[in-house]
Amino acid sequence: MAAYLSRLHHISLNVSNVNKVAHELVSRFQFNVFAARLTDRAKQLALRRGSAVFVVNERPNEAPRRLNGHQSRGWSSVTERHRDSNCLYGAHAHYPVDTVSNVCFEVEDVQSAAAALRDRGLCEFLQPPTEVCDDSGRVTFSIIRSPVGNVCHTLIDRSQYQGLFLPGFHRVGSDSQTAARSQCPITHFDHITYACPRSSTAHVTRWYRDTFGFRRFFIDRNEDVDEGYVLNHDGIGLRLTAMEYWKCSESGITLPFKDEKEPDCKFVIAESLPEQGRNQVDTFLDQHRGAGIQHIGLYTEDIVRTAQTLSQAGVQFFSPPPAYYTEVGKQEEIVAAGHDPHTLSQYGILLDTDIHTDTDRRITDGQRYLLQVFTKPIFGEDTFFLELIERRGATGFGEGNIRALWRSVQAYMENEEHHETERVNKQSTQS
Ligand SMILES: O=C(O)C(=O)Cc1ccc(O)cc1
Ligand SMILES: [Fe+2]
Repeated sequence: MAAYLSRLHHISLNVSNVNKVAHELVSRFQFNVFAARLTDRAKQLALRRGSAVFVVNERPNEAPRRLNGHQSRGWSSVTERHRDSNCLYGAHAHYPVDTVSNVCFEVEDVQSAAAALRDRGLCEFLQPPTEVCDDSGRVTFSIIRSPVGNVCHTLIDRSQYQGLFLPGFHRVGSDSQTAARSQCPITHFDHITYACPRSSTAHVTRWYRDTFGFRRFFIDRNEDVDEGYVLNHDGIGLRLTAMEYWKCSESGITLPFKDEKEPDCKFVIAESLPEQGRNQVDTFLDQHRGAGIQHIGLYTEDIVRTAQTLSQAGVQFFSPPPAYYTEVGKQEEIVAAGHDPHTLSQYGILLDTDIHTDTDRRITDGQRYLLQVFTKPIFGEDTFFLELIERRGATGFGEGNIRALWRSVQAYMENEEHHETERVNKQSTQS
């Protein structure tokens, strides 16, 4: 049996400069640092906005060292190894660039989830079930490797924990979310998009189905079950395949029945198709040195206001060509949805009307739409970025938005690569 997930708990970033990345998330993206774990070997900061929680870890520049027996107060029944871990609740993996390394899920029972996965031989364990305690209670966690590049999943049971976040972390700051809430109503993680090498999608979807009971989410009603949603013309070479799962209740019911449970964060697999030339998925795979998390969609209840606030704080967004907002049809679509084309164009926000389908892919009722915008990359490389998404009834990803998002990123990447080639050429002529 698969290990069913209660909900997404946090997403970890492993970076070389924690303060820099945390500062960016606080000063620009309006996250609050609310908990920290600082020892002489570890720097881990937890930040949140709504229920979206990032843990930013200092990534090791070397393989894990032998431990030096450092003592922190308030710890009990935890082995020396974990007390001193430089990345508690995450894997110690050395990685050459800043990266999103772990998607941590809450489960009801780590021991039985791990036993089920081990019995089926489905996954590689980086950490067997392990208990960690402090004065506020205990948690059990285990870490498994995902089939996507360096991404791992920590499974955690914190039902016996009354503290603020996790054992080992202490409270930081006042964590007042209310002041900024109206200006930046980001509530949760909407989806996580993986960049994957060619022909790897089927393996990834199968793994998530067998491991966590994920189901396919059809992006398009004409989408082929095996092929996914393929865009392979006009310069776009992309295969998208989406999956979803349902939050399990805390009542002990472990089977996700779709109609009774709330869907949680979706997972999207982006695979590049070669026929249209090099593209943004290839750029990610090169610069990230392998498959991984390309972007995360942050759900907001008001994308215009959020984009305004973030833009004033210095966040840069990708924009589609200006003609996007004056196209016949698009303008009417924007106005009909109650938005102003000029305002959306200021921040590069895209609007798409979604044709809603049920599980049998029959069209159901009504005009539902979604609004999206991509930020420029967050780390030093052209790898990870964030997205803002506001859904008005639309649960999927609109074709028009995917095309426009793709083009807005593509123009930037090609420009960057052009500058890089020029720089290298100049260097080689000078030397
Ligand atoms: O539309 C979305 O938000 C997606 O997540 C789909 C997507 C995936 C990868 C890209 O490089 C561009 C768009
Ligand atoms: Fe996205």
